[in-house]
Amino acid sequence: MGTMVDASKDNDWSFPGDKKITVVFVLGGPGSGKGTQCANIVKHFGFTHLSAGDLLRAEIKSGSKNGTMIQNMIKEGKIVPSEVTVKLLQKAMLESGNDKFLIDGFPRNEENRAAFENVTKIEPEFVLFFDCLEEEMVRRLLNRNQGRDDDNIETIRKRFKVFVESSLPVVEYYGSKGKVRKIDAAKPIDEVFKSVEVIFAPFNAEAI
Ligand SMILES: Nc1ncnc2c1ncn2[C@@H]1O[C@H](COP(=O)(O)OP(=O)(O)O)[C@@H](O)[C@H]1O
Ligand SMILES: Nc1ccn([C@@H]2O[C@H](COP(=O)(O)OP(=O)(O)O)[C@@H](O)[C@H]2O)c(=O)n1
Ligand SMILES: [Mg+2]
Repeated sequence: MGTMVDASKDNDWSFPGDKKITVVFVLGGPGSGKGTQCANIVKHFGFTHLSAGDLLRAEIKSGSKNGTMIQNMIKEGKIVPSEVTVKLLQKAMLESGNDKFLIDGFPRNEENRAAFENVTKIEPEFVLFFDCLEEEMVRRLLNRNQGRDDDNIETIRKRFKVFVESSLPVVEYYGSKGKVRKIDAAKPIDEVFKSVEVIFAPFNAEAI
């Protein structure tokens, strides 16, 4: 086996050389600004940004056997089975060659959380949580203009329901472990980043 990694096998996954891996989960409602702020964090703090939603959309485009299933679930605002998403994340982590990751839009439910933990044995350093009023998030999604199938008011309503029922409990779980760093995400982009920077400052100090 050596350093070869078979991502299809549970409970037998580690980085070559057993590097210390730093993972930050980036959570928040649809439109709270996760992707926008992750792009900024990457520029300043040397993390690799992995958006679970982007990986799933790429999987649809690649013509994978799961493509139609993923497409239908995204259109309905439902959460794709963890088996699929965790595999995509593992593959992207290994291919990046980095050891610091922002995992955006994941874990979105208890099943996501448990599957990632069981397979990778990685505990997040902390959870960056973008807190924003639903009204503002809806406004942003309706103006996002990325041609996404799920940025229509009907699907947006379904995504918010899933967020409240399935994703917020995951934030609460990490909150009970003292791992949530909550950000007021309703402010303008540069102001939100000022709050984010404070939280990531220790990672710059490490690099010096
Ligand atoms: N703080 C902000 N204020 C206003 N608009 C924002 C802010 N952050 C992001 N946006 C815009 O809102 C939309 C959703 O942002 P995005 O980063 O894609 O959110 P998420 O990944 O959480 O769904 C995008 O069009 C983005 O440009
Ligand atoms: N962990 C995840 C993340 C996203 N998804 C799917 O992908 C959709 C879009 O996720 P996203 O993170 O790109 O959406 P935003 O919160 O960025 O608007 C979700 O509504 C789910 O259907 C999923 O099934 N599991
Ligand atoms: Mg996003």
